[in-house]
Amino acid sequence: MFLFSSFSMFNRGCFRSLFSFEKAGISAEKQAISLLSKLRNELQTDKPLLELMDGLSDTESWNQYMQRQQRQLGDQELVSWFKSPWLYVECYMYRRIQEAIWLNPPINNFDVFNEGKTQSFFESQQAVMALCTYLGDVQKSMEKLSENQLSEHFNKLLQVSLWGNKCDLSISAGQENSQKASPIDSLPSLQSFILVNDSNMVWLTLNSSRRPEGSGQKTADRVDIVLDNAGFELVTDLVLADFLVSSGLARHIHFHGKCFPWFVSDVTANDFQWTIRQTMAANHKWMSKSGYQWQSYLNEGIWSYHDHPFWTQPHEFCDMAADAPDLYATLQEADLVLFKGDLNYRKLTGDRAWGHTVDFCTALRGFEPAPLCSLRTLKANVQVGLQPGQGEKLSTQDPSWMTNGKYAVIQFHRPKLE
Ligand SMILES: O=P(O)(O)OC[C@H]1O[C@](O)(CO)[C@@H](O)[C@@H]1O
Ligand SMILES: [Mn+2]
Repeated sequence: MFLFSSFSMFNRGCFRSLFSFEKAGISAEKQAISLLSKLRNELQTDKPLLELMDGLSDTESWNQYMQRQQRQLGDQELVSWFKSPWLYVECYMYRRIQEAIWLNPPINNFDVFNEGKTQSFFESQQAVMALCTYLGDVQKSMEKLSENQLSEHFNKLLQVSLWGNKCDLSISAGQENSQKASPIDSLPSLQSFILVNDSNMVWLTLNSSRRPEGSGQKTADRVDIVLDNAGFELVTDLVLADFLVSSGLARHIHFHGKCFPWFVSDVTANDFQWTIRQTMAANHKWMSKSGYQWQSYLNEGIWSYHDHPFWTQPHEFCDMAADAPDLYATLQEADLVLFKGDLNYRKLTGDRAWGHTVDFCTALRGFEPAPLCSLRTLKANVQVGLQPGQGEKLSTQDPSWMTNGKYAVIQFHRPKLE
């Protein structure tokens, strides 16, 4: 169902935006649209998946992954839309959309989801202003804050970043999904919807990162944030990252985004830069101040943006060490890795039908490059690390608790060998 709604949303946005191109692009547009219609038909009629033909740097790896899926399925039937794991085919759909666009210059760099992402940012302006004002107030008094006050602000901004994940566009099939209320004021009423809250472990990790014995240094050298959605969620991540740096809890932040438009609203390099430019240009003192601060963090190398093709592949993260060892090694350098959002949670846990009381650590199946924390609102049928009876109780109270985006987790794991 999600595949269909995402796809028709995409088509609406795509038709509208593509036709604003110059005449030279018209045949490219028609060609891209015909590839997309073909894709939709393949999907709706459970056709076998096709190898990618676009010769991009990740094409071979996608085609190999399809063979891997085929080996798992056996010789009796072909890998197809309804017979293969949802995680795989859903990722494959976004890669095929990319292929349809990429094969058709001059529109080959067109972001078919751009309109929805920018709209979600603009519709959240009030909330963004409230959040930047809160950050400005905290920063004004930063020097005087006690340890407890600092940890309170940290918890609030971590939770704002958590709930920012409610605002993705794929769950709403691209319909309006922005943040209207003041994000800080909303937190108390959301508290009881956090099913697992390991934020104290995150706090302890930041305060006791791999600093040399006896150095007295209290700063994590590097926090990595594996981003999810553009729009309001990205702003909440930037605000959290700003707080980590300006409070001295972290020295460097590495942001990880996507190489091409992905799951409708995920952050690309273009979205990242655009969001900071828009924040700088805002006609609001605290918002624009934040934007300038973020740009200067980037200029000074305190913040950096990275995209690795692995993030736009279908692999579960337990495959990362073998299939993207360079990325795994990069994450190993971090003192803490924050994974934003639902899709990252599905990849962390392999999107399996785990029992709800299975340990988060078990579900990670050896993926432990560094202390890590998932900040995720629940939108898919996988949830581990709950208390005995907690899942059953939720199923009685709210049968769609795993997919309606009302619940969330802050789930932490520390590597055993640290
Ligand atoms: O942006 P997020 O939080 O990763 O959510 C994306 C989720 O949306 C869906 O596409 C639909 O709910 C899920 O398949 C996916 O996990
Ligand atoms: Mn997303």
